Amino acid sequence: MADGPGEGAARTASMVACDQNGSAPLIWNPVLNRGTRFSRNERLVKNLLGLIPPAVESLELQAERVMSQLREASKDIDKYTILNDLATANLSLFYKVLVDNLVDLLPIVYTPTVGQGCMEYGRLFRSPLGMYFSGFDDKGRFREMLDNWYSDEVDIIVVTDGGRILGLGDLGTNGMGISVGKISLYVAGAGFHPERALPVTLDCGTDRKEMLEDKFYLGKKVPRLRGDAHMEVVEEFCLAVKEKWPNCLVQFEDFQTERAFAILDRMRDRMLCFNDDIQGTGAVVLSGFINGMRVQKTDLSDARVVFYGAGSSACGVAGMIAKLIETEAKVSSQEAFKAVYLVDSKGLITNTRGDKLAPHKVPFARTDGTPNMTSLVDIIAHVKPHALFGLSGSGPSFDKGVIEEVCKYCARPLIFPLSNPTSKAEITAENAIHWSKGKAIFAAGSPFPEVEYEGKTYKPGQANNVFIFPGVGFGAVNVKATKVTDEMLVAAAKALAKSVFPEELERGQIYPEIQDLRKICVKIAAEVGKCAMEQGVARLDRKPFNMAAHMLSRMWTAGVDDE
Ligand SMILES: NC(=O)C1=CN([C@@H]2O[C@H](COP(=O)(O)OP(=O)(O)OC[C@H]3O[C@@H](n4cnc5c(N)ncnc54)[C@H](O)[C@@H]3O)[C@@H](O)[C@H]2O)C=CC1
Ligand SMILES: CC(=O)C(=O)O
Ligand SMILES: [Mg+2]
Repeated sequence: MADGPGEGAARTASMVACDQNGSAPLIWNPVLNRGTRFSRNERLVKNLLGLIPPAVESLELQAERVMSQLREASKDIDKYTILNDLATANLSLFYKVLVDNLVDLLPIVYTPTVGQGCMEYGRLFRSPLGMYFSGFDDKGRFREMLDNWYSDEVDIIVVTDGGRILGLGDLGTNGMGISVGKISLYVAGAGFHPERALPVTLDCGTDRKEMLEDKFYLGKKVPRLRGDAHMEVVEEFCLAVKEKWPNCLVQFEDFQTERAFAILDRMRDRMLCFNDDIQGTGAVVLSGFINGMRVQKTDLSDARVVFYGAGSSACGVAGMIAKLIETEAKVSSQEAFKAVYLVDSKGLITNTRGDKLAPHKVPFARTDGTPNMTSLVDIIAHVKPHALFGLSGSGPSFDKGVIEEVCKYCARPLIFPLSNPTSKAEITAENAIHWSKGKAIFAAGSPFPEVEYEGKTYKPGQANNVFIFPGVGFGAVNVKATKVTDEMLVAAAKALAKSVFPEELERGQIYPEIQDLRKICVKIAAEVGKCAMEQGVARLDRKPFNMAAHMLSRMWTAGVDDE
């Protein structure tokens, strides 16, 4: 591939450096700025003398300073602001700090703090970190607007319209915080070049009263676009990207469920794209399910799962689990779908409930005479599930009665409160472990601290699509895939499942450690790349001899690839 992320980025960066004012742009360009890391010689050659304090520092020392500033900040939201400021000034340093301290900083740049960052986006705003497209004022101009972005090439875009940010609802343009957070994990996790990674918000209005009344709100204060009017905006954006950057992958993020399915249906065969909430979450939970069933020694043909919540994420996961059961337990699709029970705000979803079901729920409606039930305890008593997944965004809702009921029928049930941020999780790790008397295999969307129970320490897993999207994106882009297929997502889920060691599984740990994200991304990207090649959706001339080495060699690392 002649024009891979690494080579292109270096070329583009040097073009950005050649600004009309000679030396000054270098320290104002976050991709090229190295601050006190510029050597004396570089300062001379690049006309930077006097623009930087005299000391010449290593990247490590610069990072140590940032970490000391972060330690002194008492609130997480202040740390979030410090990191965002750093990202607008010096991306190498930002990523050095983030990658080396991922366990401590993931909860800041991502869930839960990014949730607060989005809620308060207008108040906290200092400088933009991505692109904004107004579905009202900019229509018809999206393609030319992409030319305003400072780099020539872009490999990865995360786009939201802020319709449903985490479990926090419609946040309108404030949703930019989530695009920025996910992009930073594409770079930190998979090694996309930061200059070729673009966070985007489509301003499609908001129905949230708080935003409409907030003087600092940064979007247009009008009601949200719906139906065709909304689709036109998304489609114009997607086609503009495809025209300007044909190899770029677009990740759809946190659209409202009905829009999320409609957009994916419309775009998935026309460009390289996927929906993170439907497919990324599907893959990450599928991986935990595969490992969880192994730990339980449950045969896939016997497995039963209850989903609390039936939106984009729950239906995405349920569909992938049903497909796995169909293919691996060799049962009919109809039988496989019977293994998943979905509960929404009106109770268990059946075809006799008497309401008109949204299209995404229809395949999951019970058609086997299962009684209509609204109490979660009753549903669990009826289903006797091996796994209980929360994707309701409703906050604490798995009480002691629920957990005790699950434990009556399963020796090691999977209890996954997957809703984000932490305040929206269906149960805490502490309650899940205590109420299940240590039996629960626990993983959550947001990080939870370790739990002590009867002299034993339990380490909560993180079942978050962050384990999936960076590797899927990197794998797809680096074999020049034309689309993201279901099979590529299953390959990603299996690679993630395999990355957990047998002794960890033995301890009930079914997800890997977040500090291993880069290594995991290499494995996922390799499997996704191989799958794309096998399916004939990759445009590489030749299959790399060693796909993992191919991926690894293209990953950007701060302090290494910017020397
Ligand atoms: N862990 C992860 O990686 C991911 C987590 N999520 C989380 O999943 C949650 C839901 O996202 P979507 O599916 O897109 O949202 P959604 O709003 O479309 O779906 C929520 C579903 O929960 C149901 N629900 C709400 N309150 C309920 C209650 N009290 N009892 C029973 N059902 C109830 C609704 O009827 C709806 O079916 C969010 O909190 C989001 O943060 C989403 C994607 C990835
Ligand atoms: C993690 C994620 O994508 C969500 O909570 O929406
Ligand atoms: Mg999301």
